[in-house]
Amino acid sequence: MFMKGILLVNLGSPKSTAVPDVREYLDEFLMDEKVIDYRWFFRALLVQGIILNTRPAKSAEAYKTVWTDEGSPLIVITQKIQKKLQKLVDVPVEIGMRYAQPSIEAGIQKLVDQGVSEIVLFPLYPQYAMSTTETVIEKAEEVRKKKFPGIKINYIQPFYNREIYIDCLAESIREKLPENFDALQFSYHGVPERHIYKTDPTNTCNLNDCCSRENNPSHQFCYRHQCFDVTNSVIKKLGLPKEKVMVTFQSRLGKDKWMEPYTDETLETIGKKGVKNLAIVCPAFVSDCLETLEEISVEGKHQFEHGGGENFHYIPCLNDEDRWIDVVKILCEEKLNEFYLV
Ligand SMILES: C=CC1=C(C)c2cc3[nH]c(cc4nc(cc5[nH]c(cc1n2)c(C)c5CCC(=O)O)C(CCC(=O)O)=C4C)c(C)c3C=C
Ligand SMILES: [Fe+2]
Ligand SMILES: [Fe+2]
Repeated sequence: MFMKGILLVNLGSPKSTAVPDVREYLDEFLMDEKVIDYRWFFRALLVQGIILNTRPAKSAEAYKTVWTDEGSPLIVITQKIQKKLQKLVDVPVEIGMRYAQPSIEAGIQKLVDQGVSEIVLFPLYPQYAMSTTETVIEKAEEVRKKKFPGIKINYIQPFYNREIYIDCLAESIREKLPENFDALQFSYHGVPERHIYKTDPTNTCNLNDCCSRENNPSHQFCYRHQCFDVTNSVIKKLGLPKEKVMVTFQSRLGKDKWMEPYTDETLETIGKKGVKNLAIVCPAFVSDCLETLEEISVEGKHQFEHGGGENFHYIPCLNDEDRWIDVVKILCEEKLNEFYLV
């Protein structure tokens, strides 16, 4: 009898806000070829020769503003999701981070120690991207082949278009929307435009209106399409007019061209265009983290107010809301059941 288990995988955070720990984390993260996709020599030159000289101190300051007594919000929230899910399913649930600790390897080891040999691995990203879903699967496969050749892993695919997820997200937003708002901004983590072309096996995405078209062959691998799709499905459920909604992309790094429009530039200018009361939500993240709690809730608010905006309302991620845990459970159970079919 093969025993089954679940591994929830998120991005990961530094082990503390000390600059050397942040440097170590950024080194592992940014030296990932799926994140900074230059050849090793040029990646090392950029990351270790330039970025790691200044960014760790700056990022450490930012982490300090969101860190809690229990640790990094991203990890603490992922642990809360794990605990709640564990109460609902009868197989072991562990967590693993793509970067830093607890690693994917440590998570698999914990499952194996409990007798598990068939794992459902859930990358906690609604949309597919080379720098998220793809690198998680690549890493897990590397670890499996090297350290755990006897186990099977079944991967949960991006769930951006699953109705249960959209219903959950729409309901969560509906509850948190303020009574009066001039616009609802959907701010997604950005990626360099090059990543979209690179991961399109159909060569049919030109980063133009094809991303919003129905049934373009590239959609399965187009992060931009998947962000638009979530937005459109949610606003349909909420009954919001398109004119009241904006999609922007945040957190860019370096000099490459990233997907536009940029969140920070938009926040700086919309106040003058008449958006005085803004609600903003970040559906690329299932759990709040540095990029939502600091970059949006604090920096973004300043940018909006600096540009003439008045009321800024950040809508938190799904985090450990019960309705979201129910969705996680359903998605995991679907994949657990596939093991019986093989
Ligand atoms: C939600 C999906 C994410 C995508 C896509 C993504 C792409 C991506 N990110 C960077 C660079 C950085 N991201 C950083 C933090 C960070 N990124 C995500 C998610 C995605 N990244 C999360 C959840 C977090 C927060 C982690 C936490 O501990 O809370 C950082 C570190 C912080 C900083 O210094 O700003 C960097 C750097 C690139 C280059 C990229 C795509 C190519
Ligand atoms: Fe596209
Ligand atoms: Fe990121």
